[in-house]
Amino acid sequence: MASTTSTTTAAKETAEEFTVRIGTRRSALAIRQTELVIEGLSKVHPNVKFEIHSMATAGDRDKVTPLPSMGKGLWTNELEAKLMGNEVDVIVHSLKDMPTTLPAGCVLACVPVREDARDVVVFPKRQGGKYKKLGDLPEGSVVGTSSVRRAAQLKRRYPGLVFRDVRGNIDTRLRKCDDEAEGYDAIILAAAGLLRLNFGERISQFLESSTEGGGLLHAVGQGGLGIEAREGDERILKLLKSIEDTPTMMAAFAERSVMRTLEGGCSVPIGVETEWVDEEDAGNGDRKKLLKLRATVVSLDGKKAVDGEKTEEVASLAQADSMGKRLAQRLAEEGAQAILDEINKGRESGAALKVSDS
Ligand SMILES: NCc1[nH]cc(CCC(=O)O)c1CC(=O)O
Repeated sequence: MASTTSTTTAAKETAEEFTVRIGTRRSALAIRQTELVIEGLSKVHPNVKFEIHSMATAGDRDKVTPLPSMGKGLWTNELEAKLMGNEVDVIVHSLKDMPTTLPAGCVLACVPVREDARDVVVFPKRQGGKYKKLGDLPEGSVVGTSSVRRAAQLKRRYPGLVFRDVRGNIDTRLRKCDDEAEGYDAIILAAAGLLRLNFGERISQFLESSTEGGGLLHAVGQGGLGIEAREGDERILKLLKSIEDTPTMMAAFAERSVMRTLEGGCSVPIGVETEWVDEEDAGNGDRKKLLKLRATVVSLDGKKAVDGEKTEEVASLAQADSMGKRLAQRLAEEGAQAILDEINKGRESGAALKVSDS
C-alpha cells in the first residue's frame, strides 16, 4: 500500500515499518507489563512491530541471598548490558526495581500511566473473610513481607504483629500465604502487581498514609513502569514519548530524587506518596496543579521515624527533581540521617547493602 500512496515526509514516518526489541524479566508480571506497553505503543504506531526478549536476572535466579545484600540493580543490570550491546532497544521495568542512578548511556525515557501505587493486605483463603484489616489480627500474628520499608513502617503502627520474610514472584507469595504450613496470617504486596495479574479479588485492605488504624507509604516508583532506552536513540525516544504520562513522570522523578538524595550509598527503609492537588483558589479562578510529596524514613524496629511533606508547583522534571531533593535534605537534617547511619552501622559487611523493595 505504501508504494502506491503519495505521502508527505511526516506521513512516511508514521507509516515506516521497523521492529522494536523490548527486553524485560521473565516473570508473569514483567511479561504482562511489557504487553501493556506494546498495546499502548501499537495504538499510536500501528506499523511498528514489537518483539519481547525476556530473560532471568540475578534477582530471579538467586532466591536465597537476603535482598539487602544482593547489591543494586539485581533486576536490571543484565538487561542494561543487552541494551548497551544493542541486543534490545528498550527495557520495560517495574519502576520501583530501577536504581535511581542509571549506567552511563542509559536513560529513563518514559513513564506511562501508573497503576495503583499502594501496598495492600492479603489474607490466606482459609481465613474465609474472618479478618478484613491488619488491625483485626490478634497479637503475635505473622505477616509476610521481605521489604524492610513495609516491615519497619508497619512495626511502628502495629507493634503487636510479627514480620517474616516471604520471597518469590506474586503467584508464589500468594501460594505461600494460602499454605497453612508456611505459617502466615497475612502478607503485604503491591496493589499494582495483583491488579495487573488479575488477582485483584485477593486484596482485603489498601494501605496508605491516611489508613485508619495505621497505613504506610509506598516504595519509590511503586505501581509505575520505567521504560529505559539508549541515550541519543532519537527514533526510540520519540516513539516512547507517545505513551508518556507527564504528571506521573514528574511525580516519579520527585520520588526518585528523595531516594537518590537520602541513599548516599546506603540502604534505606523509605516510603513516599505523591498526589496532584488543586491550588487553593486565590479568588481569581486561576487554579494551578500542585504536586504534594510525602516521605518517611523509619528505623528497622519501627521505633524512630521522620516524616515530612511538601506541596509545590512543578512544571518540569528538573523542578520535580529539585523538590524531592529539598524534602530529602530536610528529612536528613531532622533525624533521617541518624536513622540511616544506624542502619548502615548494623550492616557492617560493607559494599553490597542496597535495599531492594520486595
Ligand atoms: N520487588 C518486586 C516487585 N516489583 C514490582 C512489584 C509489583 C508492582 C509494582 O510496584 O509495580 C513487585 C511485587 C510487590 O512488591 O508486591
